[in-house]
Amino acid sequence: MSLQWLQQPAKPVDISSRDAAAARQDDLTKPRGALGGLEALAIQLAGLQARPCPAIDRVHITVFAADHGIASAGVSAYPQVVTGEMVRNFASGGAAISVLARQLAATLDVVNLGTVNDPGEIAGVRRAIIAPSTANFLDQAAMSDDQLVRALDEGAQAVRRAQSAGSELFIGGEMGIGNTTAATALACVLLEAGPPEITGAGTGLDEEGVRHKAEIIARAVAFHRGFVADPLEALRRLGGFEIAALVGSYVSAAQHGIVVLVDGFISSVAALAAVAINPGCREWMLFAHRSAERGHQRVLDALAANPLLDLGMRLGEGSGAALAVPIVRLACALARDMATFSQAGVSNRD
Ligand SMILES: O=C(O)c1ccc[n+]([C@@H]2O[C@H](COP(=O)([O-])O)[C@@H](O)[C@H]2O)c1
Ligand SMILES: Cc1cc2nc[nH]c2cc1C
Repeated sequence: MSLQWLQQPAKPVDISSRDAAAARQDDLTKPRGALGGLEALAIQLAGLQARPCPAIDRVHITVFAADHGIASAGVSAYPQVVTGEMVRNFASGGAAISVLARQLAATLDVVNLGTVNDPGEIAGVRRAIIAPSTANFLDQAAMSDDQLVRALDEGAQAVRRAQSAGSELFIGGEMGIGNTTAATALACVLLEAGPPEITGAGTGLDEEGVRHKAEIIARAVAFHRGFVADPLEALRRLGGFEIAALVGSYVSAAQHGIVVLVDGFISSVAALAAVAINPGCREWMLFAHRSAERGHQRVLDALAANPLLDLGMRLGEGSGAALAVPIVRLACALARDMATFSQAGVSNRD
């Protein structure tokens, strides 16, 4: 396995379908631009799907779960055993994303990349254990080269499963106690930002907890400084297995022409890394929501992303992205089914 595939270009956008969709928006029975972001969404999707009237019928969700060595630094409000316990909950249908996937009639795929509290073989969970957790990146790299390659490849494999299921939209979800610390450390080096600026409460730290977490991140960033100019190396040193799998899935989805709906803070940091590695994949990303996690806005700004929802969510699992699917579907229905001025006999402006 090598990493050369990451550099393959993203599928190009179909400009004529995009232009046709934009012209159609101006011909529909509404004041020009009155559907705001829904118009931009339908136009972007038309270019990506190479058809003037796009549609999102089938949605595939993959939740990548993994544990983090940095959790031993006391950076989460919850114990590490929760990651493995939640893997079981995803499969048995009781997690938020399980409920949302059922409501959307989406296919839900769960990948266990390595949990300290290993739930073992479970029906409906892909067992792809890389290690029980990443290493504690305070004084060593989170992953070896080989572990990074395998995690990225798991993301690409998830996209292949989405493609086999005939999906038009891919949602990557994540679960991993401690992963906001990894994502924040990675964001700090990708954005050249200071930890206090973007460190947030994660699962619910108090003010003192957030201060401690920012200090831990600052120590880790200082240790790895000088080795993180390359985004892949930054991902290897400071990321997590599930974050790397998300990166692999985003790059692969863009290469295979599958639209991605990016979830919250951790997923957006993975998107930032994916774009740093392969800039062409930015075009294939839609952004679902603004998370309550402190650093999310900064990451969204760096991606020039304007998310669809702002509900104060901070759950992860792909849940915010799942919530945005009906909006994406409705934007497509409006573009397809609204009457034009001439069809409806409504007077257009000059
Ligand atoms: O998606 C988000 O914006 C988000 C924000 C805060 C926390 N989370 C979830 O909470 C877990 C990480 O929180 P923590 O405090 O353990 O780093 C992980 O399982 C994430 O899915 C997710
Ligand atoms: C219970 C629980 C569920 C989660 N889902 C994603 N992150 C999570 C963190 C916790 C603690």
